[in-house]
Amino acid sequence: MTNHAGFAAEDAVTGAVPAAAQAGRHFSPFMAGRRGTDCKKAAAPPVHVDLAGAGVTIPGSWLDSMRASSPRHAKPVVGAEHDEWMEKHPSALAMFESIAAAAKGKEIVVFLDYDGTLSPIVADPDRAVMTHDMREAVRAVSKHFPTAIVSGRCIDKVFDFVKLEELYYAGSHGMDIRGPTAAASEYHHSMNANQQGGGGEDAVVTCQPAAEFLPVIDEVYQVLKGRMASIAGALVENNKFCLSVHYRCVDEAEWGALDAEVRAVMEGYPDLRLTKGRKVLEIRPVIDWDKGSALQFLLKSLGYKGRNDVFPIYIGDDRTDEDAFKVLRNMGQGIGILVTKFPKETTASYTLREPSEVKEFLRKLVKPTPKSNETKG
Ligand SMILES: O=P(O)(O)OC[C@H]1O[C@H](O[C@H]2O[C@H](CO)[C@@H](O)[C@H](O)[C@H]2O)[C@H](O)[C@@H](O)[C@@H]1O
Repeated sequence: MTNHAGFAAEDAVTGAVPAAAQAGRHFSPFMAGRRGTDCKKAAAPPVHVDLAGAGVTIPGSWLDSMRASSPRHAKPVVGAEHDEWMEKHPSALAMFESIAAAAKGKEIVVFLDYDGTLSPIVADPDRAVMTHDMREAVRAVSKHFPTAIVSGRCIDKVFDFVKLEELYYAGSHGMDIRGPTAAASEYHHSMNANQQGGGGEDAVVTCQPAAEFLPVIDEVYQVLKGRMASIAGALVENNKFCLSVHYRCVDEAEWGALDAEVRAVMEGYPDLRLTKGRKVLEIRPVIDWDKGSALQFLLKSLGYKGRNDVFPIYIGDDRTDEDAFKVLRNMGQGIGILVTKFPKETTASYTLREPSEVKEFLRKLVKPTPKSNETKG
């Protein structure tokens, strides 16, 4: 079995060196020409947050969790512990034949997270492009199976990256669902459109369970942009029904201040909650809806509710994807695949190490399997 490295490099950025080691470029949403790919400690005045005055307490677990993915603090999982984890969550490539056997006679539905799954993690969220080959692999899969992108990003942004009209998109962590705008497969016609909210003219299915939160999300976006202006490297991303506060490019010494600022703002908005992704704090409405709900909604919309001949495959790399893995685990149908190079707590059954392995897995899904009993004549 491959001997992977430990947690230490979990959030290492593809093609970028660690922030502290870089020079020459700045990463700040408030500087003209921000579009650099790499992070750098920008020379900004230190942020002083009067925690007592703001009435904010930072639960140790939050800051600890922010630090947990930092190379400086992470504890590598190696040796027997690592091997044990890999036995519980084997490679989906190595186990492909048994996955194919489990899916035999069932209708596969594919759910794909975007960042860290179809595109490598990079310092600048606006540059998280997917490769042409990956796009072609996803396109090929969507020709055979209903395929959905399930992302924390807003739909428009993730569509700009993926550029495939034939897919379903669940943006804003599943709070904005849209069916394909092109009738690319026979499946699209069999949809039992369970419609909520609005949608594009050609959209088959739409769902926006957090529509009423749009004004408050916009308001908090403006407030947070202002608050983050003094924290070098911080970036607030508007994902329509949720917000992301990125700290990948913030000096670790400032993480506590950033966390406190975000929490101070949140205190005024009890209808919003905070979750954590990969070097990002995510703000979203307090509604009972997540990527797992989106997966259930799409399965139902596709007419698979209550059927046992469906085999959903969900591939994702982030904590928010765990909600979908849990749904599959509870359904006892299909599989969750976590994209990770390192052992992590997960409900997923299988793993893939990185987007290039995701691509390989997707290609295998549509490749005709050679007949195992065939003898050479
Ligand atoms: O559900 P996802 O599609 O995985 O979206 C989750 C977040 O992904 C993006 O942030 C992450 O990727 C960035 C680009 O590689 C990286 O710079 C950042 O540190 C990661 O957290 C996206 O920008 C967020 O808005 C999403 O919430």
